[in-house]
Amino acid sequence: MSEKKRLLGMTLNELKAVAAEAGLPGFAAKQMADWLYKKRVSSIDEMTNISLAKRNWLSDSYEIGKVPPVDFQKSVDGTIKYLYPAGPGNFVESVYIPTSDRATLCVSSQVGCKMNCLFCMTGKQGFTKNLSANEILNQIQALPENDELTNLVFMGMGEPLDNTDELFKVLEILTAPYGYAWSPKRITVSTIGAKGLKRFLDESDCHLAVSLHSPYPAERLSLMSVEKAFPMHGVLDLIRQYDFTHQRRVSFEYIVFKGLNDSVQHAKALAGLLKDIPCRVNLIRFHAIPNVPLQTSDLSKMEAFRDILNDRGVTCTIRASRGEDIFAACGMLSTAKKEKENK
Ligand SMILES: C[S@@+](CC[C@H](N)C(=O)[O-])C[C@H]1O[C@@H](n2cnc3c(N)ncnc32)[C@H](O)[C@@H]1O
Ligand code: SF4
Repeated sequence: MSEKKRLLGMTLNELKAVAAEAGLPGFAAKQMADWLYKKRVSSIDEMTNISLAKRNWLSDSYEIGKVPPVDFQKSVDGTIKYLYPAGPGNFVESVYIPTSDRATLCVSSQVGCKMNCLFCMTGKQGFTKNLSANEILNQIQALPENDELTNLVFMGMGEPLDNTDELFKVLEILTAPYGYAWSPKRITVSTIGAKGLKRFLDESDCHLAVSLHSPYPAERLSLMSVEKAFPMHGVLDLIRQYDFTHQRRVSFEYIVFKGLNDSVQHAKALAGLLKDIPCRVNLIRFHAIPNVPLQTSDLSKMEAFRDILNDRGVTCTIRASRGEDIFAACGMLSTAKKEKENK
């Protein structure tokens, strides 16, 4: 394992510090950012507008830090799940989802997760570590389909707003003119409502998705222990303080569990809860995980649930399931890989 520091994932300010350390003029930081984020080079040698002597100096202590995926699974529908290394013995998953009009990457933010939601395979892994900005951005930059990407969702492994410092560096690099220069409208951060939510609402223009899964606090608590520390009513009150009537959007994720949260009463309560927030609700099929006795709801129940919300003025859609044959649940591939490595 290399001890060198990684340039990929550094913000312009961090690159300025590297340039100063190397005795390079300030504008060299911008040149490095160009090589990293526009030309997306794989080695410092390719940064040809930096002198050979300085490139050699840089190469002694730094590397680009672009690491290809170590494994992948391809679905019959074109969805590809990639497995990336994330430090010794650790792996994270990214899912590439091409459709007719866009190509979305679902990105991980942590190895494991502290939140331990009952239904989530990543939660079952426990928490190992926050991904660095390098390890988050690497999933995007080392993606074989990097050139095709139109959208990003932080809906892979981990809770992004429990890793806000590294997340924010990545969001800056993706949206800043010196970086990918993407519109924040192409990026959605999904959260269960962790401590970084206020900072995200204040400092970012990216879209927000909130994993709700029940309109009732006690029931939500039985699925998601975060309800204790960050109750959903507090999360919704915070969201109501921000403007989602223009470019920025908020959506709510709702996994529909058979016989648990799929009743008419639940649909009406959810519509009541969200009626004053301009939002969309995405109904998600549950992907079964080992040793959890929950089941996904029937399609007819989900359609009835959706119609109740739409009739009450809350836009609701059933999320198209992609990569069903390989998806199982996010966290499965990395868990299997980790178990294999440990043997
Ligand atoms: C893996 S989480 C990552 C982002 C963030 N931690 C969150 O929970 O919103 C992304 C989405 O996947 C959902 N999810 C987790 N386990 C699932 C499963 N087994 N089946 C379907 N969706 C699942 C979560 O509820 C969440 O809406
Ligand atoms: S659903 Fe999200 S917050 Fe909950 S355990 Fe999984 S990754 Fe963590």
